[in-house]
Amino acid sequence: MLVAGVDSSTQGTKIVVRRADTGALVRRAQAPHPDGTEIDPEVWWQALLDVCGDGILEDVAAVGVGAQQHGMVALDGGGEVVRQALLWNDTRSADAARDLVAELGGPGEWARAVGSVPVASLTVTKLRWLAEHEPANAARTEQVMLPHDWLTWRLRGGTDPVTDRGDASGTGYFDTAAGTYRPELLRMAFGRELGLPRVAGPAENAGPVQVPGLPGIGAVAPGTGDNMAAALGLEARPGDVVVSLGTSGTAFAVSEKPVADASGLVTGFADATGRFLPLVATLNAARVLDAGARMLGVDLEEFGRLALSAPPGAEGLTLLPYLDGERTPNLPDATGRLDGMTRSNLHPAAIARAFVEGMLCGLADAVDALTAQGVPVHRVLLIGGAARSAAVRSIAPQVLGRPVVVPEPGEYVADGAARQAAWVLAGTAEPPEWSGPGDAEVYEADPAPGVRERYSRVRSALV
Ligand SMILES: Nc1ncnc2c1ncn2[C@@H]1O[C@H](COP(=O)(O)OP(=O)(O)O)[C@@H](O)[C@H]1O
Ligand SMILES: O=C(CO)[C@@H](O)[C@H](O)COP(=O)(O)O
Repeated sequence: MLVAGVDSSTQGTKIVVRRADTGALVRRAQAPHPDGTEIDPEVWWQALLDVCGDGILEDVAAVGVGAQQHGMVALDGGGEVVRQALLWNDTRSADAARDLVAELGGPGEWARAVGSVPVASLTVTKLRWLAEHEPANAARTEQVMLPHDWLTWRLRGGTDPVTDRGDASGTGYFDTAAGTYRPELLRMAFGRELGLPRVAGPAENAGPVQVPGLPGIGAVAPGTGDNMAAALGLEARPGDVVVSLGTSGTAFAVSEKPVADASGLVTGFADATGRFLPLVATLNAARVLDAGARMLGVDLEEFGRLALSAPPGAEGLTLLPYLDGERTPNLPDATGRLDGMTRSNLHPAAIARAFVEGMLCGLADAVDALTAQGVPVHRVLLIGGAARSAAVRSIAPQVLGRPVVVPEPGEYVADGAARQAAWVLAGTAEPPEWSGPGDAEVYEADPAPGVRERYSRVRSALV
């Protein structure tokens, strides 16, 4: 029996088809998404239909969707999309976040109420922005969904929307510890209540696929957010800290207990199995390297070679990588800066090294924020598009100050969604045991002296 898992992430849609019993890979495909921080959800749907072409779903018995978290898909009473979805990396709702934090009585009240302190990424702030800035669109809005909710709903023919507690925990109107919506917080943000998807159980069959042209697959899994799906795909266990270098940089861990960090650095998410997923997210990861390579006029491979040809510490250059603003630390209007320039270090190799080190410093701070909340770190796993870079893999242990385990490059979000689909078919208490991620390589290195200290000094000028 076969299962399919979809990852509808910021930069693209990927699908894997795997055997339900062993998890062996059978087929895969992908399609790109356009750049931007708002997008017509129809673009995701067309990308999903694209990757489902060429008979990829043949003999598939269940499908699950993992997708980028937090995006606001506003729908009218007839289920039509009201405006482009505002994505997790759209910072226009930063003022709304500040207002909402104050209105509830400060960050501690939010951490107690839902497990997270709102920043511009969280859906609740986007709803406030909509109410304040687009009253006509707000007036038309009758229900709100997350990207994975909407795609799952479309796959099921547009009936009875469902979500899961993992993705719901990133909205800002869902109490992670209790596992229930807080509709009064949504009302506080938007001015009135909205229809929300029902929170399905972690291995519930949400119903069959009902899309003309696609096979009538009997089971659609509840789906989840992309980070929760990655945890499921990696078969992460307490003690594993996953550092994902995709469009976002994230550091997260499966935890038996919820985390409620009033400093706002750690967002207290739920996972896709009934446990918790404390997570720190940055807005600047793989695309910092894309931008650096573009600036130097080289491809990513050459960029990595350049970075490795410079010594640790980049000859004194320090990059603050806030090219898209920043979420952690909460500096939505920040821009990047390159500090420590001299006539001798302004050359491509040192610049490339500073870009890699600067990006990784943001993630090293993220791991520290998790440990400050009592999250144990027995090993660090490195995944996401930028983990394909040899330079990133070798420099990561120098900046993180720990050995780094790099599983075989793969689509772990799509894998997690496929494993959730297999769980629906199995009907067991825990997800099926698969053979796990492919061969992992361990990278070890001495910490690069002074790199994080310089980064923190340069950053303190902004915070
Ligand atoms: N070999 C590589 N070296 C550095 N970056 C890479 C490499 N391969 C892919 N990437 C980067 O990974 C990013 C996409 O990662 P991915 O995890 O798929 O993102 P997302 O899930 O956010 O859509 C792109 O910015 C791409 O440039
Ligand atoms: O906002 C977060 C997590 O809170 C992001 O991690 C998004 O879920 C987008 O993920 P990628 O497209 O970078 O995988």
